[in-house]
Amino acid sequence: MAAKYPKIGIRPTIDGRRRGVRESLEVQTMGMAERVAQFLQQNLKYPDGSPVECVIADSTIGGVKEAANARDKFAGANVGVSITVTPCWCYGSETMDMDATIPHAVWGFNGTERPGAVYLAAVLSAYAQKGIPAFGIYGEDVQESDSELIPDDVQSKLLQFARSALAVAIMKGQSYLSLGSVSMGIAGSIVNEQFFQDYLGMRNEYVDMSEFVRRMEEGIYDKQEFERALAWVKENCAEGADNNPAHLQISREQKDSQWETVVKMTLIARDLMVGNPELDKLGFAEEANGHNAIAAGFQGQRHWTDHFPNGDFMETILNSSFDWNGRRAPYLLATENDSLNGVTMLFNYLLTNTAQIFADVRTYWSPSAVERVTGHKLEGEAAGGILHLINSGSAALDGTGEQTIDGQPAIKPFWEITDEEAKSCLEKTEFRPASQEYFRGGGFSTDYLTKGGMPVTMARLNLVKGLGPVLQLVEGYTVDLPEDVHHTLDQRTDPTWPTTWFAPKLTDKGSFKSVYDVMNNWGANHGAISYGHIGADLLTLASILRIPVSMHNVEEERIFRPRVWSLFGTEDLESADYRACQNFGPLY
Ligand SMILES: C[C@H](O)[C@@H](O)[C@@H](O)C(=O)CO
Ligand SMILES: [Mn+2]
Repeated sequence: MAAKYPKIGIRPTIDGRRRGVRESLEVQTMGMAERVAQFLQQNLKYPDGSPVECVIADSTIGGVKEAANARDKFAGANVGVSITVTPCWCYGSETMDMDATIPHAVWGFNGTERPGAVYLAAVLSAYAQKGIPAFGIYGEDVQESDSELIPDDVQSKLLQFARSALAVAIMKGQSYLSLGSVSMGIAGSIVNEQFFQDYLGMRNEYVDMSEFVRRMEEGIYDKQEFERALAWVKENCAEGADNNPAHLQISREQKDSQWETVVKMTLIARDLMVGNPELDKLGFAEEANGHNAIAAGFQGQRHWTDHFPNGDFMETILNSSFDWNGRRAPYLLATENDSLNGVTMLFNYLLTNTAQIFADVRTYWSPSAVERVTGHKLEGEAAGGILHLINSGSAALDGTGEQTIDGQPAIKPFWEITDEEAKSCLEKTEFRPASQEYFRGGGFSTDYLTKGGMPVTMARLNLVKGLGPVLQLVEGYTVDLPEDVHHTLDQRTDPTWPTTWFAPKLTDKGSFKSVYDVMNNWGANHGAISYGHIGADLLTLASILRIPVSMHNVEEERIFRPRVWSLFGTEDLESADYRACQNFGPLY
């Protein structure tokens, strides 16, 4: 399977002088390349769970001919990321990888018998001068010249770069599929093709929502899978209480028929995204291909939901790490076709291989407002106030927090989730008849409460006319509230929707002086929430894509950007990031 994913190309560069120097360095230099390849293959996985693959140049690279040989080898091997390693002085612009469309890093061994760091500085200056930003990796402590260790600080930089660079390489050439168009005037669903093309190397595909009707009425889905899926849903997806006023409640027969519709919608949306060979057997070869979509969005409101069951069940199941087919990679599907939140989910997902929570950033609850309304004094992580993250009906089931790592609530890649954990996510979820006032066509909204105590990161991509894309991110924790307090706050909004209580990590700077400041500076109505404190990786990823970051609460020592960023200033990193991104412009 891994054949479809881009590989990491490793380039051992060397001092080209024969009759002594080069010969003395061959083993050490190639050894560095082999050890880096092995390290990355052991520590990184593709979205399907298979180990990341590396390709090493056939020989060390002492000059331009050998650089060209490596380029040719990489070109035939689907290499999308380049890492150069060396223990010694080499000739900067003669040995560098000049492909401006892929991410680059250079590890210069910190030794002094031979000056790897001098090459590192020299080649990074060549990258700067030629306008190809590259990451510099320089271990803090001098190593012995025969050391085969990759020091901890070098390891963590290699991983941070490689995770982000692979994310960039994996999304390139894929599509974002809009199912429908603009939802209720939400700007994120006004898809901006230039952004996708220039910044992500992606294309945009569009399908009208009437395609769901055609496929349902003409039977363009796998009927056997549908029967299996429906039986699984009846067994595993509990229908929760109907919260509609009596005069708006629909009949049992209508609900049963809506269950069939929402299951069919789920199959159809997935087939539209990635295709399905079964459709070919039914005589629908064109439909069997799908749209090569690595992410999609469903407009839903209102042209669909005013008449048909809403997309909540479909969005929840596709975004989750399991369904009637067992555990599998999530299919990223943004609510309200908010393509910018969909892209943020894609960033988070490719960095972690975990399911994402899509949510409205609905309410800032100050400590005093919570106390006034419930009598409860917020404490612990929540002492400074909380944000109510709640989607209008859907979120990945993994967002319940029912999986664990070392006994703590977590969201894991699908291959690490146990059957019991998947079951537990389902047991903690109810699918409640949709609020008819909002959703005239009915459907079922996913209702759960996220467990507290999970480190999470919420991010959001915004578009600004004249400036382009800007990323925002905030690391924090999910929090538990006493049951009655949650209930009182939840009842003030729509209690049939999934809730995550979120407490940002506060600092004494900028947008992180208070929880209110976080809410007040957020760029749009949605956020994409990932398990883990992944802010540093997001900063690295954004810098590769030349997307500036306007607010983040990542500690300075975790920030890793291309070396040339420091030439735009080292005092105020936020402004320097804007200048660097603007200077280099979009990657494609
Ligand atoms: C039901 C409402 O229309 C919601 O969908 C609305 O609050 C949103 O989610 C806006 O993003
Ligand atoms: Mn919304």
